[in-house]
Amino acid sequence: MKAIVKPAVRLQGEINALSSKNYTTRYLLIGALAEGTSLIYYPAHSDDSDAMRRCIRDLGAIIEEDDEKITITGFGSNPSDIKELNVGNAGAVLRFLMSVAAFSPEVTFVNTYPQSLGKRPHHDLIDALEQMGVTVKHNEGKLPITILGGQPRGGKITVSGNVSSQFLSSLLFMLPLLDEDSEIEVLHDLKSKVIVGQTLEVLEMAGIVVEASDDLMSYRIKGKQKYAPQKYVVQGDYPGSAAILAAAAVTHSDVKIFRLAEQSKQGERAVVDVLKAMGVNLTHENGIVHVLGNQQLKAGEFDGDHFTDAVLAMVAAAVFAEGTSRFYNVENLRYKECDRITDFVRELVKAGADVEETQSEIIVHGMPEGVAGGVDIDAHYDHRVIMALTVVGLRSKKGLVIHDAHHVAKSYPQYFRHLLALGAEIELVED
Ligand SMILES: O=C(O)C1=C[C@@H](OP(=O)(O)O)[C@@H](O)[C@H](O)C1
Ligand SMILES: C=C(OP(=O)(O)O)C(=O)O
Repeated sequence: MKAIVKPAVRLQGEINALSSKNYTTRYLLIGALAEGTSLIYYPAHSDDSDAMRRCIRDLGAIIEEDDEKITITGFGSNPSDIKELNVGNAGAVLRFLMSVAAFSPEVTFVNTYPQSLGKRPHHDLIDALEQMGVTVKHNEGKLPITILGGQPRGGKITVSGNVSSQFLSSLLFMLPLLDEDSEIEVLHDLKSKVIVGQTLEVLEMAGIVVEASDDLMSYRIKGKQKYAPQKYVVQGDYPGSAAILAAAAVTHSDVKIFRLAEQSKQGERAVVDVLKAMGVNLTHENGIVHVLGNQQLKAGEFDGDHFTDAVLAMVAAAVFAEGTSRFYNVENLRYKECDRITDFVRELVKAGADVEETQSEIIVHGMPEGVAGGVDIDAHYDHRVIMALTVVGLRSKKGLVIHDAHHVAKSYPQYFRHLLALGAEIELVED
């Protein structure tokens, strides 16, 4: 599908935030790792959350769903003896389930997105699993990956946090189910550290005890724990909503998004402060973010690692700010659905923006007068590139044509529908 994005005159209206992708994947997982029946209210429906549903069902979870909730009866540490799993393009789903697969004799994760997830590295988790006596066959740390598990053992485990926090989260979910006690030491830096807080939060909700150091670099985990079946309520999703907020910020607008909890542990909650720092007229009260956009933005300097999945949307806003913005500490964006620095900067420059990259930064020389547009954009299989370039298109002189825009469904299938409801002019055309 291609999205033909026309310049926007004004955005106005109210929408309900989509449900959080990262909480949905986590609640589904801990529901699967529990032995009783859990309830998950308002789960996300997107390619990634569907991938988690499909895979845990294949692994033996019993799932029923109505309009409001999922009822899930888990398999604990005894998954079915399934030979193959297809996680689609979902990095977190792959990485979380690689550890769970260690409870099965042999599971192969197939490579259905060779140009996206197929290029992403998983060595750091493979190393950690090997320390636990698990044999892993892989293609230089990439898919396809076969886990030859059976009897993983706990103990002292090290894992690098340089590339992704998902490796650490994966171990934190699985280690409590082992017979032995474990200790994890995180080596190097820990990127996307805030999201580990979401992992610890949901573990606690399921009655799992993990002792974490204040800097989140070391952990003690008792073995023989059990996940308690629980009732979970999925909150609104900040990373996806960040793109709508950016769209409202760069246009004349009066937009409200509901269901965005002020106290959320989602790092991307920071976008409210980022946009405020950029001078956007915005309030956040009672779970409602209200933007009154007037196209006046000013540049800023931001540590993007605090809001990793919303960096692209904030860069899109900065494209129209007065002055030069710098998003630093974002090197791990290179290991996502595409290289979110080089590939993204290339598309922004095509659209007429003045943007540069270094190994770990995106630098934006703002153009308050708007960009030219009038070009075709390659989505690079990346939902966040699609959302961010749509924001740029709305404030361009000639619009943008975004190819392969259906990949937006990885996290936010209703993204274009939401923008249309706010008055954006976007034509969706089958290729
Ligand atoms: O734990 C998670 O659910 C996620 C962690 C982050 O990845 P990294 O830790 O690789 O930055 C984030 O980008 C991803 O969308 C979801
Ligand atoms: C990077 C993302 O997801 P994942 O790593 O789970 O593929 C994302 O949602 O932006």
